[in-house]
Amino acid sequence: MLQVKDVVKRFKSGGEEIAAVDGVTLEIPDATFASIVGSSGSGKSTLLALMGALDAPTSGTIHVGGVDVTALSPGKQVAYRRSRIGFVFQQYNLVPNLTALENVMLPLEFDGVKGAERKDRALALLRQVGLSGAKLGRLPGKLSGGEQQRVSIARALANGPEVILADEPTGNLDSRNGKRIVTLLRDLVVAKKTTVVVVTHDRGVANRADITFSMRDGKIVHTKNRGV
Ligand SMILES: Nc1ncnc2c1ncn2[C@@H]1O[C@H](COP(=O)(O)OP(=O)(O)OP(=O)(O)O)[C@@H](O)[C@H]1O
Repeated sequence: MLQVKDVVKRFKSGGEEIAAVDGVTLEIPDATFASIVGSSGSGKSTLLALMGALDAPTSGTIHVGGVDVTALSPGKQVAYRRSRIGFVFQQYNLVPNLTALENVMLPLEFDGVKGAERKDRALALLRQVGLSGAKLGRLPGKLSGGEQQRVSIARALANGPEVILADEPTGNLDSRNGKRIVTLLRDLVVAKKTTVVVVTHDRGVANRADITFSMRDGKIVHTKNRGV
């Protein structure tokens, strides 16, 4: 269970203070595909970053599997992110001087997976997102946005995370590859009991979620539960 309780995140910019997340309370059961929708600037990415302990809330608590991630020491937060969370960032955040294949092998290396197995597993993950052949040997800068997005999704899956937090995972994909990614994420929810939280502008993605939270001005203004 992912539980967000009374969470507020304020940013100061240019002497002004804004509440990017303004008192959000929500629950996402295990093995759920959840989506967060809302207009630009409504606080979706900020909320996702808080769920992944990439940033600390101004107030409120976030529990993942019963652990208050906002109360962990910085060192424990790193360990939490590395072992339990798979991130798909809007800007991909791939390592620019590593090839597509090496980017996916990296978290496996951190996890102590040995050479040959590491490569096999990374290749299998990349195949799952529809990438193979010469593109795997290219640096991120030599791949299209959609290809980089798929590498970042393969990387997020590498450690078999309990929770996947994905910011616009289909934002740069054509409809065929977008559908492939959503199907892949849905399959993980069913087969591996992974919890997937997707920030999206894509109605097709939101419609396939078990729960959809709509945000406006930092608040959840509507929750649609498709009865999981
Ligand atoms: N580090 C920051 N410093 C100052 N303001 C910030 C910071 N990060 C986000 N904001 C502000 O917080 C609000 C919410 O931003 P956020 O990125 O969470 O929105 P979003 O719904 O994800 O938008 P988009 O759909 O455009 O990605 C915006 O007004 C944004 O300008």
